[in-house]
Amino acid sequence: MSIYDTLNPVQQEAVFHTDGPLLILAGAGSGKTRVLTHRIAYLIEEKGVNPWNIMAITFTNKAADEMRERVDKLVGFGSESIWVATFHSTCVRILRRHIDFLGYDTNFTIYDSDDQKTLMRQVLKKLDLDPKMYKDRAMVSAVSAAKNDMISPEEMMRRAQRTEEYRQITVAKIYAEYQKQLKSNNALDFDDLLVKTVELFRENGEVLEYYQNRFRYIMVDEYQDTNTVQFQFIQLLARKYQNLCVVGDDDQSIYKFRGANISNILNFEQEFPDTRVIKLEQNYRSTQNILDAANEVIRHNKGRKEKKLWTDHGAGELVKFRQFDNGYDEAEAVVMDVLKLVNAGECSYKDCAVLYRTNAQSRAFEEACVSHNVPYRLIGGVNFYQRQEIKDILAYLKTIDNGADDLAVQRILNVPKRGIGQTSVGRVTAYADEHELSFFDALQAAEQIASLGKAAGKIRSFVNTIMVFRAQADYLPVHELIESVLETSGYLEELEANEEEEKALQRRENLEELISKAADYEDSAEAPTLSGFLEEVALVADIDSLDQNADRMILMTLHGAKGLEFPRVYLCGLEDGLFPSYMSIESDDASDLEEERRLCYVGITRAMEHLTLTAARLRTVRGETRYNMVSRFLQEIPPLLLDQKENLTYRQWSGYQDGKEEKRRKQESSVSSFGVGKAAGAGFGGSPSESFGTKTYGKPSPTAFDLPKKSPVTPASSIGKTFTVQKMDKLDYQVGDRVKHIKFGPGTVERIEDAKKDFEVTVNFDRCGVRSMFASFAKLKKI
Ligand SMILES: Nc1ncnc2c1ncn2[C@@H]1O[C@H](COP(=O)(O)OP(=O)(O)OP(=O)(O)O)[C@@H](O)[C@H]1O
Ligand SMILES: [Mg+2]
Repeated sequence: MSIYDTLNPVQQEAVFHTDGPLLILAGAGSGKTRVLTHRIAYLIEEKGVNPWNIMAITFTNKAADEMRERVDKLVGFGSESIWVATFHSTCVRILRRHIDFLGYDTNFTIYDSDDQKTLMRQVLKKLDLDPKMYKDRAMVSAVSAAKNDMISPEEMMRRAQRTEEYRQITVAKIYAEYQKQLKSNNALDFDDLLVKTVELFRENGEVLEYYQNRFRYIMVDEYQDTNTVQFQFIQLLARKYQNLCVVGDDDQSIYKFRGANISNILNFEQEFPDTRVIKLEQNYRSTQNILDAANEVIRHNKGRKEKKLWTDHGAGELVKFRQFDNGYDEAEAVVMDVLKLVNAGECSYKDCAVLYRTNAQSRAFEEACVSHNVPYRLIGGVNFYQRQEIKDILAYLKTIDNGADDLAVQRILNVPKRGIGQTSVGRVTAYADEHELSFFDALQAAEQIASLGKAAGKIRSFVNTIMVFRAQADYLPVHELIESVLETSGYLEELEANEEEEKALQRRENLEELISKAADYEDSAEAPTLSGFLEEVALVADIDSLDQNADRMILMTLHGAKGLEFPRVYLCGLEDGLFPSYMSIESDDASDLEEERRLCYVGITRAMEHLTLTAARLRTVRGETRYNMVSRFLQEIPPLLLDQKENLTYRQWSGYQDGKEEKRRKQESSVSSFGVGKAAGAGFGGSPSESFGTKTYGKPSPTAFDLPKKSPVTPASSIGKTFTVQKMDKLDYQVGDRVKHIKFGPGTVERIEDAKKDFEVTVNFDRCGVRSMFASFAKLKKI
């Protein structure tokens, strides 16, 4: 039996159609991605295509890895030379070789969204604009939208002048200045990566032809979410050979806010006139009930291509629906449900995914996981690389690697504190502007800036420190360079002196994690370099840290869940105002609500066997507590598909502690528009009669929080590569001894445990009770 026999006839047709443009349009779980991987195998094995000539574009690095892995299993050899990557990393690789044609240096820096905002604030200041009128975030979005639509600053200015609107003209000026600054920092933002590649292709026929010849077979997954500039990129590359296969589902287009352009699907056939269109109709992922629920919801969108999707998996169990008093109860119940199922041996943690609309919702789930000791992995949220200490050290590395990145240099100039203030920074900046120097070059000329006075000496010593690191960078591997930076710069010392014990510990753990990431990079890269490491870091979206093999429950936003599948899905926060969002409900543009509905469709269709929908009656968003109706999307699912039918119940309400019960009770009764009988009934166990009021959830037990030894971000591979926590060979105190801690004062040692990397010591402090800590941090003194 060949691998192609595992495909249905329509999927086979798509796999065997190798030459000429091909558009596969099909609903969720119909095997689009599977077709792509088999198609790659077929090209290599049956058509003798050189793997080197194949390019597959995926939406995330994670998806790229997975695709490579799957292809690896299908083809015996050569899969490593297939170019499987995201749009962004593809463009970086191209630009690193050729961007000098556009007047940039090939060791350019990539700015993330935080850097963009910082730069934008500088631009607004330089143009003397009121930051209240021109908000940095809004301006970054405006620039990004323009770039995604391939509108240059000049073009934006022309359009603005035609409207004669002052604000639009100002925005165009901001855009132009922002680009100018990026260029003088030798930096590109994420959108630039694509824009500059397209520019390069357009301006340099030779480069374009080289890549056209190289990528004779191009495949794009999640095509519905490509934006204009991405479409241009593909279109240019595929123009010569026309061997382009794109797969997508218009019902899963969820990135309009990033410029995703649904007309790319419609334009495809115009752009490539001989396109073969294939539709897949059998869903292999979900049960019939789950699929029906998804279809019923998406049916409410107008102007979509009607699709038939069926499965032979059988009806499966009904979709569960539960409503809770508030977000904490919701999280608590979901986590308890998972725990119960895992303990009963019905599934493992990694089979369960909690999906939500906004990152802010993750906190309650995290807390519940922590307090019940449920291992979890949070995808999205505060990205590891967005953490302060990580950004600081990366800024050091960038400065060492490429002094042209002004933002990086400014970030660390006074970190740790060197007594160099904002006034000095302003003077150096002015000097840099005047002499058209980078900020770092101006620092090097500090002695010539008379106004600096004494600060010049401090700046000199900073520059010297960087120079020493630069020399080290020539012979030290990246992870050792990081260690050196931490120690020599005084960063670690300051961290310990200023931060609270627990915070410092957490930060050190994160830094350790960065060191292990660098070591991992060195192990896996062919020719590891500092620039290479920084590049990899810049491209890693958080979704990429999702390691399917680790047994942890998954917490992620709906956007992050695209393309993935899980046996059990909890789709949470199904409330009008949260999902769909207020913005989309109140928007004049009906398509905003439709985009939310597509997101709901994406969420439902991630589930293979079990789907649970949850909602809270009270939800606190950004400090404001609101009383929300059950999501209209939930109401679009026919009751017969839900386990609670018309008798949907929620927990009995027992009042509030703030004396506003009456008012809220009244509001509460208005929820019955959903046909919800206000019966008693409850959580997943369905135990009736439980009744309670709002709870205040304090910080979970300190040991669970304070001791991240089972930290979800520390992979086993980091053990042995650590340096910050140096295990003491022996402790000069033992259980029962009285010891003193610099912050917590005197206490009695209750327990000492060997925690591999370090000793974990539990002390009962006279002033603040029991705390556990790592011995090497705690620096306890016997008294
Ligand atoms: N012919 C088939 N036989 C058995 N299993 C299949 C077949 N086709 C697809 N599958 C399985 O169905 C599931 C969904 O497939 P896949 O992820 O490729 O769908 P998709 O169309 O890309 O979904 P999405 O729209 O969510 O990205 C996978 O587990 C896949 O292995
Ligand atoms: Mg897919």
